[in-house]
Amino acid sequence: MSESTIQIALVLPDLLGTYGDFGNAVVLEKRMTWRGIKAEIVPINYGQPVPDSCDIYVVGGGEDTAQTLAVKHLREHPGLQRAVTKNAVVLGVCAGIQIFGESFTRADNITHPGMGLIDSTSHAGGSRAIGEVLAEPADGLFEGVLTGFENHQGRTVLGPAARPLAHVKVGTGNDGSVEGAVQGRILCTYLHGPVLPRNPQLADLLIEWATGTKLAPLDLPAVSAMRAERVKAAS
Ligand SMILES: NC(=O)CC[C@H](N)C(=O)O
Repeated sequence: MSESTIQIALVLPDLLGTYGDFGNAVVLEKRMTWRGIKAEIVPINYGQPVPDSCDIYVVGGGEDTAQTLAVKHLREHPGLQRAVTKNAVVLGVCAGIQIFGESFTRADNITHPGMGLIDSTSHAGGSRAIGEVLAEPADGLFEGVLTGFENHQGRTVLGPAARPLAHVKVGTGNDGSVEGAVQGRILCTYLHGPVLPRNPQLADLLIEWATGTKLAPLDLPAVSAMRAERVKAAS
């Protein structure tokens, strides 16, 4: 591959891939390829070093034990943290938002250090948040309602350096009020589905950050129909 190929690191899919979140990497790769932008997915499995040279890093959801193993590995091999200092684009989903923060306290009441990438802490809520979510974009960050599926016990509190991705209309998100986080070029959400097939506007935002290019819209009727169906199901 040439140097101009956008590399999408699929981070620990063997630990953080329970909910099909690898689909986020596939969507990024496809939406770039369809527009003539060269892109490739670089899977990084548990036990492998984490490169700091990729353009986009995609981290998915997982159970408490898996995410604890994952954060230990990512702290021992801090390639993603180095990449952030070089302006890499990062998507973190569910366990992702929790391990990117300063710390997370699991349902067993044990607190683990996070990666310190975003100004947040997470703790276990009294109940699991499960179901469809609808949220309105915060600060006009992207177009169109955010749709997805959540399944998590953790709740996340943002500090002043992180801002919400969206405002919850249906479901729980971080805390029943706001959903996700944005800090620099790190974008986090609690939403599966996976989130990028459901929300192509979010995929294009990440691609625009990574390429520095304003993208022309891609009209995919099957995606619009799926979004409409999911939004209706949640309403
Ligand atoms: N879906 C997930 O990634 C779950 C994250 C975390 N283990 C929780 O339950 O809160």
